[in-house]
Amino acid sequence: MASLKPLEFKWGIIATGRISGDFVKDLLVDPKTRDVHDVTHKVVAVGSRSVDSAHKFIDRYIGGDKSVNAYGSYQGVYSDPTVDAIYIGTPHTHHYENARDGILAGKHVLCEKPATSNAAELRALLQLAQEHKVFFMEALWTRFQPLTREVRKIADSGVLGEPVLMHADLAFDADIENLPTTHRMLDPKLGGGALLDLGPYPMIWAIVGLYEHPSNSGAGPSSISGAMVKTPITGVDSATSWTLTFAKSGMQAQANLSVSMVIPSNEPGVTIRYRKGVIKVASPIFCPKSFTVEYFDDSGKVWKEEKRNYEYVGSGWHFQADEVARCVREGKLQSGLWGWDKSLLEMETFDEVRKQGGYVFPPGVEKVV
Ligand SMILES: NC(=O)C1=CN([C@@H]2O[C@H](COP(=O)(O)OP(=O)(O)OC[C@H]3O[C@@H](n4cnc5c(N)ncnc54)[C@H](OP(=O)(O)O)[C@@H]3O)[C@@H](O)[C@H]2O)C=CC1
Ligand SMILES: O=C1OC[C@@H](O)[C@H](O)[C@H]1O
Repeated sequence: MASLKPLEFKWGIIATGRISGDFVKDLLVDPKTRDVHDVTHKVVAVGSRSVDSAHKFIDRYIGGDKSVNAYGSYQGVYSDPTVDAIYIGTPHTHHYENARDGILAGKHVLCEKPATSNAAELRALLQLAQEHKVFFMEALWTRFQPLTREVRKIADSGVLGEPVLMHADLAFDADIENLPTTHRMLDPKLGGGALLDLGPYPMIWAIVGLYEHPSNSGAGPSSISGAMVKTPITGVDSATSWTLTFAKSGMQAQANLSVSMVIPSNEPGVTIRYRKGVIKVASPIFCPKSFTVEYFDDSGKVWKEEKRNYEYVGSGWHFQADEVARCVREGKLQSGLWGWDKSLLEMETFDEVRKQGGYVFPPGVEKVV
């Protein structure tokens, strides 16, 4: 079989904060170390609100490479003809405008989670991506990691039967008492709180465990119910729990999901209970390194247990970059693994949980309502 010439995919980075640095470090890991031979990645442009930050970022993460274009605005990256796709690493409430501007300039987009502040903003972006024929994906990196793909394969094989009940939790102590109230985790103007920041991860596991399960036939949840604990510091949610019930399409299952930014993570982070067994995924659920499968005998006792461990060079953000490059090469506008329907389900769920929890963004935060 003729092998494809590796595609050198060219990235423009929007913002020079923490996650942009993590993502770029992974982009620069040799793809062959993860057995990827059809794509390579190159950063060709970095945009920041300050050109000095763009230069410092290039020095720190890209070895001071003088061929990388440094811009003191994001617009510089959108307009740069050498850029194939932009990666957006700004706070949540900026994603809509950054992605919109990138799409309008004809760039493919990988946008950090959560995709937007609300579902209406996301719908507007998806419409725009469709019109401009560009690829758009929320950077739900966990979905592309080898561990997640394997969990899905085992569930699909049918060996565990139908899923019935699952739990997924992501918590970490963000030391909120000592953060400035302008920090993105606390500031409602930046979409602060546990739900928008950490909620995408329990959601990805609910989507893999229940929504994507063959017995569900692609139906959304029949009900969503949630509750929030608000911190007196700024009024954003310090902890949120919500339940998704899937009972529309033959499936009869529930996902109980929780996030907190004041305590450490639970173990296991994800438990998916099937009629004939259980899958337990280790914390942290955004990048787990192991999972176990317990198989039940006819009396419901565990007769076999298997543990799988995962290791690779890099931190796990590169798998989503490979997906973007491959989708763009194939002319796709969305990924088959983390398609638009899944980001929409996530944002619609967050809208509903915020509504039930009484979390209203300050005026002007939501650009589309
Ligand atoms: N996938 C993952 O594992 C992770 C994803 N994230 C997501 O990435 C996004 C950014 O998070 P993180 O990198 O931690 O945030 P940071 O605060 O570290 O960085 C955000 C960057 O956005 C730019 N920016 C633009 N407007 C603003 C503004 N009004 N206030 C602050 N910064 C602004 C700044 O870059 P500049 O000055 O260069 O313009 C800033 O450095 C969030 O949406 C978060 O959910 C975060 C952590 C992990
Ligand atoms: O995406 C994320 O994953 C890890 C957390 O530490 C971080 O706050 C969040 O944005």
